[in-house]
Amino acid sequence: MTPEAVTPEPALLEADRVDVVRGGQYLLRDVSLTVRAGEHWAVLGANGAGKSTLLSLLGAVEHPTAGTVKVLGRQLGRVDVRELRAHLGHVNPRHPLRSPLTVRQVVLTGTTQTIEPDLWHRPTAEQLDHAEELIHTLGIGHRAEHAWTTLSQGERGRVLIARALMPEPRLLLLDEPATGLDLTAREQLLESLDELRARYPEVASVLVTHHLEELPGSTSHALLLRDGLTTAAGPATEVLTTELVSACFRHPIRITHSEGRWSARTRRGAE
Ligand SMILES: Nc1ncnc2c1ncn2[C@@H]1O[C@H](COP(=O)(O)OP(=O)(O)OP(=O)(O)O)[C@@H](O)[C@H]1O
Repeated sequence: MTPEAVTPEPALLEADRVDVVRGGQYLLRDVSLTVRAGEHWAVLGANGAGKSTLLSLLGAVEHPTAGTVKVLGRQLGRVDVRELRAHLGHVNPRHPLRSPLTVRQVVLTGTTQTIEPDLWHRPTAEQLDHAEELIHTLGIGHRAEHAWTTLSQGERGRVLIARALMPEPRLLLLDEPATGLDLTAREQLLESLDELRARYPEVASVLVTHHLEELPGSTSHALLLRDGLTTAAGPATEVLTTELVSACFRHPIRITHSEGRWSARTRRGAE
């Protein structure tokens, strides 16, 4: 080994030449993706491109029709997926909670991975401290005693990220976390994600979105999907380009990257 050789970070997710076929239709075809510790991937594509299908494989919710998926080193199909899911932070913006639990209580349900509090489980002092730390990191300390039912959508999004981080997952999966947020709420959410990534540098994440404006500045890599196929994948600055994003969305788009953030608009005269 040469002195300059650097050992790569361990792969937390490895999808290798994955197909997903449902109802005789390819939802994903020959998709490969490796996510290492500290990497923050964005998965982008138009409606129906297969983004949520890919995230459900990575979250051990669905199995591939062909190819292999290894999550935290364990291959789907050969492992108890419930046990595996306990080590993943999966943020579902459609969290089905209806009861007026407080923010703190909702965050603590992350330890048991239940929607309602598990009455048989008393949180330990460490878990209570960890919940406080996450609540503050996500900027919702002033809402800790407020009921879930009274929170805005943006506040709920941040509560769900704190909840997902309770079991100290090495991998955070985020499905369109900024959808439906107003400008301030979106910016606060993205800022929280940047802070979180700085605070827990060993955690990796995969974030699905349609919109480049919804990418945190800490996004390190991107994968572009079109009709279930990967059109580009790699470091964000190489993939989120005018040419590659236009090809992915089949639309002449101009991409700008300024102060660490991306934006997209139609290229005038090129339609
Ligand atoms: N169980 C299923 N059987 C057949 N087709 C399905 C099934 N689930 C999803 N699809 C189709 O697969 C395609 C990919 O769906 P998916 O939800 O992964 O796309 P997406 O990129 O997340 O879309 P969106 O941006 O609209 O959320 C869509 O055309 C969808 O209608």
